[in-house]
Amino acid sequence: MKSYLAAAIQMTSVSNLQKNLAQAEEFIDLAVRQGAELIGLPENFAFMGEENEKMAQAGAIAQETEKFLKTMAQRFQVTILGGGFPVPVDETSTRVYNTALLIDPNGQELARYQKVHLFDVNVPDGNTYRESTTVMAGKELPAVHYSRELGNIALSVCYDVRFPELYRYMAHKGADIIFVPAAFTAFTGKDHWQVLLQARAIENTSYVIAPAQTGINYARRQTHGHAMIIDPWGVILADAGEQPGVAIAEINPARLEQVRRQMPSLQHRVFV
Ligand SMILES: O=C(O)CNC(=O)[C@H](CS)NC(=O)CCC(=O)C(=O)O
Repeated sequence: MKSYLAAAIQMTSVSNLQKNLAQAEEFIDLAVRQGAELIGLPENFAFMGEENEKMAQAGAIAQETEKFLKTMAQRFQVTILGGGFPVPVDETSTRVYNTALLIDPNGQELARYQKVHLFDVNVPDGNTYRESTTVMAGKELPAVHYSRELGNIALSVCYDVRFPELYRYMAHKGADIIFVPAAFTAFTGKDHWQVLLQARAIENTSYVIAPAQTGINYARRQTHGHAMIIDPWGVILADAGEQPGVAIAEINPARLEQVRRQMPSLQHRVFV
């Protein structure tokens, strides 16, 4: 594994696929110009809007988004994580998988993950979320992609971050870098987002890369922002704040090794 720069992109995606992909392209370009080789896009980067609008376009969103990720990875010669976009379960189904896709610089698919934990929550700010009305829950544990160059990369999406057993599994499988692309609500995010991400980094002595949605996306939906990259000690290396932009930081195998030597908690596990 080498030292390199990673980027967590922060966007305000809206209910317009072309507009979102254009914004994503701008930020990928910006991240590449700053030297990033591994780049993550947030959950719902391709489309964020009313569920019925999303479902009406799901087939097109899935197709164009996958093509977009492959084109970007090849054009810029980087590895890209597309952090959660709708992919129809099958041709006849009325539901989608909330899918995260990792693409290499040749445009090849390295890993695919279907969000397991769906956000069916009445948030105390008055917003009601029922992700399961349109999304089919994935049934597989998260994918870990083994890379000698970039380190072992594991995928998760948003609400998953509240389920530590998922991340323990990734650690058990040898993960070095954990992606948590998200569209966290502003209300839960202000108290939980950073704490949960730091906990996942610290307890698994792994890097956490968390691309995020920010601002007002549509109607009353406001997202928290603070896309960030956290090191295996839990130190926040970069935080995108509240405006759309890019958080960039170094992924360093020597740091990973050092932290795992200083805090060998993964070796002291008793139950999992
Ligand atoms: O509904 C939208 O338009 C955007 N949100 C999403 O797509 C997803 C599923 S509803 N959001 C989350 O998982 C938020 C989790 C979260 O905020 C928490 O765990 O606190």
